[in-house]
Amino acid sequence: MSMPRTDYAAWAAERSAPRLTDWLRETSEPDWSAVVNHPLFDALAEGSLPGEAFADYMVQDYGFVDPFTALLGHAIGHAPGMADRVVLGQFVGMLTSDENSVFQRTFETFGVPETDRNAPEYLPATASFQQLLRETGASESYAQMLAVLVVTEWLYLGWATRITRGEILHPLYDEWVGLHDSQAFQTFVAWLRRRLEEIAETLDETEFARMVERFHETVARERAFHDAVYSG
Ligand SMILES: Cc1ncc(C[n+]2csc(CCO)c2C)c(N)n1
Repeated sequence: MSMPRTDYAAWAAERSAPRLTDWLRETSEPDWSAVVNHPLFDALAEGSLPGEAFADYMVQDYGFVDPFTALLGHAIGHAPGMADRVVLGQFVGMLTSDENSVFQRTFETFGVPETDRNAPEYLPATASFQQLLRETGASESYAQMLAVLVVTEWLYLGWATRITRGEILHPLYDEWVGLHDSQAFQTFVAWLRRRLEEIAETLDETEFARMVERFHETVARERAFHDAVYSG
């Protein structure tokens, strides 16, 4: 049986500045790049994505954001101290203000019916992602929570810094991209990666293996989610 920590050590030994999160990302291929290069984000950035398709994506994504916000609450509670709680707490503040507002204005602008705003039919891919987020919150493992956060946030930074925004983009599309390529967001992702790497050093073999599994599982769920919400 392969031991993830030994596998990582072997990988690290061949590199001059090895980082655990780089190894986690590399070992998530091809799923990682499939999300970063997803056609949904090209259509969004070019402005060729119909409003209805954007609204459908945002309805499903709001179903992700709800248990995701709850997961952040678990992370704040299970963090080792105030320094982490401050960073995560500020992130929750942004998520429940600026980001929540983009969802609400998208629902208004594209005439999403009331039931679809709060109790839509979730696609199976959304439902299984929700389950993963709830399971991770219930795990009480800060390392697993960080693994999920690194994936969900770093992937979004990945596509948002890859694409080039069209010149005349719908203001809501522009705002959505802007949330994910900002300097503040880059700083947050850098912090998450560093904290996961630091916490990982304190884990025993079993906990380390679970964290790695959680990371890979989250990348697979991200790919399934984006394939389900947009087929091109
Ligand atoms: C399926 C899915 N995965 C990741 C994100 C990214 N994300 C979730 S909350 C948040 C806060 C800052 O914008 C970010 C970046 C998403 N929206 N949907």
